[in-house]
Amino acid sequence: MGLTADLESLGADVATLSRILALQLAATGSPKPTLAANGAPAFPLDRRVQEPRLELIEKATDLLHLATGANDYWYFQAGLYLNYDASIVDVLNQFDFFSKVPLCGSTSYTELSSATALPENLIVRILQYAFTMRIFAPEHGESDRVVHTAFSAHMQRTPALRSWIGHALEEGRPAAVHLAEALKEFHVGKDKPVENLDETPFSLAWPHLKNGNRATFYSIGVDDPKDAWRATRFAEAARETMMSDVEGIENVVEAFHWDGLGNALVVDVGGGDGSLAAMLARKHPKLELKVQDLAGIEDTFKVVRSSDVAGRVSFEAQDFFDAQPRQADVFLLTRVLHNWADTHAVRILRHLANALQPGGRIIICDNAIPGAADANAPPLSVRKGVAGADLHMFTMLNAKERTVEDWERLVQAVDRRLVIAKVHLAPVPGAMKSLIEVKHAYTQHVDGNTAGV
Ligand SMILES: C[S@@+](CC[C@H](N)C(=O)[O-])C[C@H]1O[C@@H](n2cnc3c(N)ncnc32)[C@H](O)[C@@H]1O
Repeated sequence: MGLTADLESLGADVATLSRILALQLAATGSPKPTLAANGAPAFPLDRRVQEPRLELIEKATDLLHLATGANDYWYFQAGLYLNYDASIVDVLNQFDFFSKVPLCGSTSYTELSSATALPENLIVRILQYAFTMRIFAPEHGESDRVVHTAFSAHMQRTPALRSWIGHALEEGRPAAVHLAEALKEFHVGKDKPVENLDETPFSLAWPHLKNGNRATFYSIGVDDPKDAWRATRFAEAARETMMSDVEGIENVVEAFHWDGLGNALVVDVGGGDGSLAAMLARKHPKLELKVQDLAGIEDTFKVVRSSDVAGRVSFEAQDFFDAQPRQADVFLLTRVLHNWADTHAVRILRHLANALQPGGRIIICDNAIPGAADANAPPLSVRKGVAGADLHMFTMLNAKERTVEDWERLVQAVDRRLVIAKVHLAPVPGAMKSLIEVKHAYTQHVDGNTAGV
């Protein structure tokens, strides 16, 4: 951001970048974005498209700020829109407006009123606000009929995103409202953030447990089985978004030279339903994969069990806070450690380090955000995505996203003989996940005698 940027030069940059983006979309055979219901929901994860796109978002954000002005920003944006952008998306999702409007055609306010059992007057007012967010639109020429935009239509087509929004706005948002209160109650006067799972904004938002203790995110559905659907919904959202371009996991995991391992055992720790393990098995026929997760997750593994790679991918109930029973060539941790503050993450990693084969690797797939002073800071929207994920981790779990330096410190805290062999930063701008290869600097286990290699 240039503090001296002015209206005309930003406007000119936006025009130039829009032209470059359109040319690159044409060159890569990708459709041009449109707000119409049939508009493509995402851009290809291709550097030629993502670079101008991300720069355009940054310039357009500054332009929007200049055109808004500080006073309107604080009065309208902060004072009203921050609340009601979230509330209206929550209402549209909870009342499932997305499925009640046809993808081709329109629906009247009266029909939406009977489909949701809400007064028509409220339907109109909810949609008037949603229209300003480009979520649904009034049908051309008619004032009482509604059509989809590309944004609302995408929600109808993507149940996993409805699950993600359900989690974000029904569990995440009430917790986020308690962020300042949690800072006052648990953090003021401390040298570093507290790490206890029951001293989070979430714990302040959620009712106390039956035994009177504060709730944790992990007690959802365990303390009161009536809430188990929430945990299931969250797991579904995490699972379905795994292979999405936003995360970019498939690309970055391939940055490691799996075929160089030969016949090897890879343990996917906290591997969930096994979809990543199955993908690796398909691409690398010499690998045997074991998916370890909590016993309750085994049911979600059934798709892999009846798949073409079932012979090489199996499930094992294993709590990663217990000693690791397998001696693996690679322990893979995808989107696991960002859920855990350092003290807990060190315990998880120490069990794995103790069980590594000589020459083995722990491979961490997670965000590796640049430090504040990093000159190669990624574009605004990527920084905001990671900063938002970081605050979500803090709000729900007292956990965090880590910089490359944080990862180095964490690995050193496990054992000084563990080192980061390589960091594969997200290969395409716009993707979030990086790959961190951790190895033993010595051939023996961390608890045994060591010999330098
Ligand atoms: C965010 S999910 C990531 C799942 C998968 N690796 C992915 O990227 O989609 C975190 C995983 O850690 C698992 N998990 C949580 N606590 C665990 C524990 N104590 N032992 C083993 N797995 C655990 C969860 O069940 C879940 O599958």
